[in-house]
Amino acid sequence: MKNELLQVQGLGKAYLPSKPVFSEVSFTLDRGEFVCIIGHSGCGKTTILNVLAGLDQASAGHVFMEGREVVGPSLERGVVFQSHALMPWLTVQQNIAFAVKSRWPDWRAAQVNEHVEKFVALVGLSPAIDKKPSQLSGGMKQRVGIARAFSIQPKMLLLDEPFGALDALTRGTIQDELMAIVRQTQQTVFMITHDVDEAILLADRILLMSNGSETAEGYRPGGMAEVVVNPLPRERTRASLHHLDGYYALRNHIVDFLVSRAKAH
Ligand SMILES: Nc1ncnc2c1ncn2[C@@H]1O[C@H](COP(=O)(O)OP(=O)(O)OP(=O)(O)O)[C@@H](O)[C@H]1O
Repeated sequence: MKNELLQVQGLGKAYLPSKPVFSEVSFTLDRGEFVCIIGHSGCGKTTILNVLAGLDQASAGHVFMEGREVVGPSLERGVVFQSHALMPWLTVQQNIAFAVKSRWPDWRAAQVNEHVEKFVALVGLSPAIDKKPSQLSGGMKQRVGIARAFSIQPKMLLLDEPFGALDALTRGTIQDELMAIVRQTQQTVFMITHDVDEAILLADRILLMSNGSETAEGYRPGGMAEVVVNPLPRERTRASLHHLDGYYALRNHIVDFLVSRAKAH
């Protein structure tokens, strides 16, 4: 109980009052935990992440972080979107320094620089520190977004399909990097992904969401169908994943959910 960072209670969102996208979504996040959420397009994953970030309001329910209700955005929660959202006129250094100065307005320039350099090095981008986003590849831009989010040392990191636009090779490398940084910093992470293997590699728990659907009894909102605890050893790597006992059972369980249960017609 004392290790809980975030509590989500009875969350619901309705754009049309008669057809809530989802309802009664409840879960908790422990400090240092990595949780992935999986579900088909439109079930409401991004909406939930935006509510956790304080960027959107739920129609029902509450989110508490350390016992205080989330009512707006905060530097305690870092967000990384699929479209890295860097400021194009600023260099890598300046993009990250901007966030660091917002977080610690009293820091002197040398302190800001040192901090920025540390996080740029963490994602392997030191040689590109003075480049602008237009001079970087998609993978590099996404690394800058990740470095920026980590640099403000938020209590929680919210990632919305951060690798969705990347090719498989780059994606794999950055997954490994992200996992190493998360283990090193003991960061709490909530991440949306469509990739079952990505969830199995990264997450301690995987939240499975179902879509809203029309049934014989009428419309049924989507919601949290199941919470799957990842039984694989935490020190896993991409290369070893499919050799681990329990990997195929876990993978099949999630894929079966997505194929036959997530979108009940
Ligand atoms: N501003 C809005 N007005 C009306 N409907 C909206 C609005 N924003 C989202 N929706 C609807 O709410 C549902 C959930 O959207 P959301 O983006 O949260 O889903 P998602 O699970 O993240 O989907 P994806 O995996 O495609 O990103 C979708 O059906 C979407 O069309």
